[in-house]
This record gives sequence, C-alpha cells and structure tokens, in this order.
Amino acid sequence: MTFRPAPSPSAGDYLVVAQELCKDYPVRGRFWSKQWRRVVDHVSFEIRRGSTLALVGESGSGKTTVGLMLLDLIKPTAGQILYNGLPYSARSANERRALRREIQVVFQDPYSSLNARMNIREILTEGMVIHGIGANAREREERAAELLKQVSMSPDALDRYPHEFSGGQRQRIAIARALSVEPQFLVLDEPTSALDVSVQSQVLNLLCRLQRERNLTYLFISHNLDVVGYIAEEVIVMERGRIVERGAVEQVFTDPQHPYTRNLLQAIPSLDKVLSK
Ligand SMILES: Nc1ncnc2c1ncn2[C@@H]1O[C@H](COP(=O)(O)OP(=O)(O)OP(=O)(O)O)[C@@H](O)[C@H]1O
Repeated sequence: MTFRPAPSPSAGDYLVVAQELCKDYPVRGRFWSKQWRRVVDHVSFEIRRGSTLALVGESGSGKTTVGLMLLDLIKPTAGQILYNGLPYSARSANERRALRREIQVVFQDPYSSLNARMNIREILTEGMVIHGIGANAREREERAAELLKQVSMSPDALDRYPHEFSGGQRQRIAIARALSVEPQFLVLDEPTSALDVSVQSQVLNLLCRLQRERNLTYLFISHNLDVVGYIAEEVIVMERGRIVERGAVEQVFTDPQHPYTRNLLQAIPSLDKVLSK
C-alpha cells in the first residue's frame, strides 16, 4: 500500500482545532436520575488546511459524535472547537450561519440522505438559495450542471430523481450537494461504506481529486482502515470515546503502538503484508 505523506509541520496552518472535546448523554430512561455517560472524552486534534485527518475506531467509539460537534449540530459538554482560529462559541449568530456554509457533511447512506421528493436540480440548488449563492434561478442551474460535471455525471441528471440512480451515483450527487455552497471543510462520515468495493474506489478517487482542485480539508470518519490508508495523511484512533493513538497514517499503520490499533489493523487482510514487514 502507498500512503499519502503526512504534511510537514510547517505546511499550511490549521483550519480546525478541537480542544479537549467532551460529550455526555443521559443514560437511557434515567434522565430523572441525572445519570450521564461520557461518549467523547477529552478529544483534541488539529487538521491542516487542505489535508485529511481520519477518525477511526469501532462502532460506538464516538466518531460520529465528534463529527456532529464539528458540524455545530450538537454542543460539546466541555471543550471547544476553533475554526480559522476562532472558537465557535465566540462567533455571532451571523458568523455561525456562515460557518454552516463553510462546513458540509457527506453521510454514509446515499439512499436516505437525498430527499426522494426533490429532483436533482432542487437538491443541488437548495443550499445555494439558502446561502444566497447565484444571482437567479438560471445561474444556480448552470452552477448545478457544472457541479454534476465535476463529480463525473451528466447534466441530464438535473431533471431526474434520486431513485433513478445507483448508490455510487447518489453518493456523487451528495458530494455535489455538499460542494454547492462552496465549503472549505467536509466531514465525510463513512462516505463509501455503503458502496460496492469497485464503486468505493471511484468515490475515493473523486474525493481526492476534488480536494486537490479546491484545497478542501477533510475529516474522514471510518471503521475501514484500508480506506483510511488510501485517503488520509494523518489518523486518530478512538476507543470508547478516547483517543488511544494518533500520527501519520504510514507510521500508525506500520508501527501501531496501542493494542487496540493492532487489533483493528489485524482485522484487515490486505494490510497483513504491511504489518509483517
Ligand atoms: N443522542 C444520543 N443519546 C444518547 N446516546 C447517544 C446519542 N448519540 C450517540 N449516542 C451514544 O454515543 C456513543 C457513540 O456514538 P457514535 O455514533 O458517536 O459512535 P461511532 O463511533 O460513530 O459509531 P458507528 O461507527 O457505529 O457510527 C454510542 O454508544 C451511542 O449509543
């Protein structure tokens, strides 16, 4: 496997910095007794502009919860997130709205993430209308057609509905929708795990190309280390809400320090060769 080289410490500045993030949820059915469970526990990391940080860990380790905090969809119980050097909490309501444009998400399941009642034109222009992009409907439509080309789909798709497309095509549309508001940072939450292996690599290649062309910054959430080895420069391994290992992907994959990381890596047949080197 060829790894993407980790950015040098001087390469670019940090777009996103998470400091000691914690998230507590009430224990199910016991809200009245004020019992809380910590699902994210003092998680800190930095993501350099234009690079990809992967967040890996088994189901329930807290990856999506971290992503939702970065998207400003849920509030941390403690800790803070800095975007472009400024904490979310220090921003005005208007700045917070602007942040919702700059930070977009692509979810795992392209079957449920696209509104079945909207055609592709509506799906791709909805965010533009909300954020005031494009002078009029015609300009927005031109932008939508251009976005489809950028994700290697035909502009003919504009008049069609999500159910007319395959999983891989739907995920391309979901990526085009995320890009429609010209974000800088994408939270990619298992964006390829619902797809066939051959389609997975096409979507990963697309994400890499778009990152190069637009200098995008990614947080790539996954439990699939094979995919992470392909797309990310740096990786964080989470177990039960805590970071247990972090570093350049090549370093973590070839010389894992934590038993939990070793277990995760051993579960991937194609990485056996890497590990036995
Ligand atoms: N709204 C909620 N209320 C209570 N508990 C929650 C809530 N959301 C998540 N949890 C719990 O927090 C823990 C972390 O969940 P999270 O979805 O972040 O994990 P994950 O690593 O992304 O898992 P997966 O890979 O399965 O998506 C889980 O035990 C989950 O049950």
